[in-house]
Amino acid sequence: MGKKAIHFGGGNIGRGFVAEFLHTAGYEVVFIDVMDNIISALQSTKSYQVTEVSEEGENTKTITDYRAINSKTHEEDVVQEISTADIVTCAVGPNVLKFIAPVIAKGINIRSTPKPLAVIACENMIGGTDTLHGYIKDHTESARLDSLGERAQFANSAIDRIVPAQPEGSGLNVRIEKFYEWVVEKTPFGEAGHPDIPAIHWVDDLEPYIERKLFTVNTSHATAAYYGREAGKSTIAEAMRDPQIKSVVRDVLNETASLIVDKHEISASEQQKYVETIISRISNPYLEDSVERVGRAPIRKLGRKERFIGPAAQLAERHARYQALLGSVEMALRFQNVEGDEESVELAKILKENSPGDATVQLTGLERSHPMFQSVVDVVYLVQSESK
Ligand SMILES: NC(=O)c1ccc[n+]([C@@H]2O[C@H](COP(=O)([O-])OP(=O)(O)OC[C@H]3O[C@@H](n4cnc5c(N)ncnc54)[C@H](O)[C@@H]3O)[C@@H](O)[C@H]2O)c1
Ligand SMILES: O=P(O)(O)OC[C@@H](O)[C@@H](O)[C@H](O)[C@H](O)CO
Repeated sequence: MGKKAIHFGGGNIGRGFVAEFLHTAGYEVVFIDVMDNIISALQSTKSYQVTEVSEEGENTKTITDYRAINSKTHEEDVVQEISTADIVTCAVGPNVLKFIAPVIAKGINIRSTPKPLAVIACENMIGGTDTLHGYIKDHTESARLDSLGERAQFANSAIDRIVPAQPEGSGLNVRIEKFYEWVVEKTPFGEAGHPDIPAIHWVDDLEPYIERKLFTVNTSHATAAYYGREAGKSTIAEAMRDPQIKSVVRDVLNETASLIVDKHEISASEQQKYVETIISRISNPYLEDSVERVGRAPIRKLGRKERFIGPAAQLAERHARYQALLGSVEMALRFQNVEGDEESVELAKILKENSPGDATVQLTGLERSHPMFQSVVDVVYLVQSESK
């Protein structure tokens, strides 16, 4: 029997990245989603196209050998597929991990194949697979917890490829950037070895990779999105063409670079090279990436380990500069009541109903005793005062 991958989330990164590389590695991919239109499109087609767009032109790959199941209506089918799969991946968004965990736990529970299932969450977050693992444990009977590791192995990952929302009428086809990076921990797989997926860069310690990625790519991307939206820009490329916004993005990246270089075995020149690549990637005029997509879910993005507070808090603890990051926090706080973004509505409500200190705790999870707490409270207060 061939290799089988179950992938949760048939969205942009699911179709345009994870499935592409699983397909290239020889896996049959079974997409799991809850959106009827995605599922029926995947069920009624035999292929879709992933097109890389860059200044060198376009390169199209055809993805085949997939199936699709709606977990909302066919949960038992999903359980059965997981029980015989080689790997489970997901790209559903950090807030959705808790909803996919119960069905994964059920599938793992009835496995009888000798090789454990490999589980790799492909979300923009630190410890994404650990979080999913925690929820899966919550849905595993206590008597089966000790042996869970014999049935499934869990590895964290860092995933990088810009996949904008796709233009209307694209169907399943995805237009994406050429660059990609997929880094996964190899230690959880022990002596039996990790899955054979050539696109993955396997490492012993993921922390430098995920922090470098989140605190460079996503910090700069979100900064451009929030400043860009305030300045009336509609895409990230448009925001990055504004010299003032570009200069703010550089300031923010200087701060996060100082943390990355100080904390990890990454030299200043290597980080500088990485920064230049990222600036050029997010400025890519061939990608129509909206400020609303990149700014989506502002409460998640303001979280304690996330792209702004995460590096700023660590810089504050090292008595280093984090002023530019505070500016991004301020702009993120202004991402309120954006159409289609529930968190932006919730953000407005939290800011309206709470004192600056309470709102800071609720939004960022920062400890009141933290050295940067008061400076965030000041920014929260400033944004709250504007809406009064
Ligand atoms: N788009 C990018 O550039 C990019 C790059 C790297 C990482 N990521 C990360 O990948 C994840 C997904 O992002 P995206 O841009 O593909 O978003 P998306 O909205 O395009 O895709 C998410 C998919 O998950 C599905 N989904 C929601 N709830 C589900 C459930 N309970 N079960 C199964 N499927 C469910 C949605 O219907 C949707 O199809 C996020 O964590 C994001 O941060 C995105
Ligand atoms: O997916 P989010 O909401 O965490 O962040 C939005 C973008 O910054 C993100 O999707 C990037 O395009 C991606 O992380 C690039 O690898």
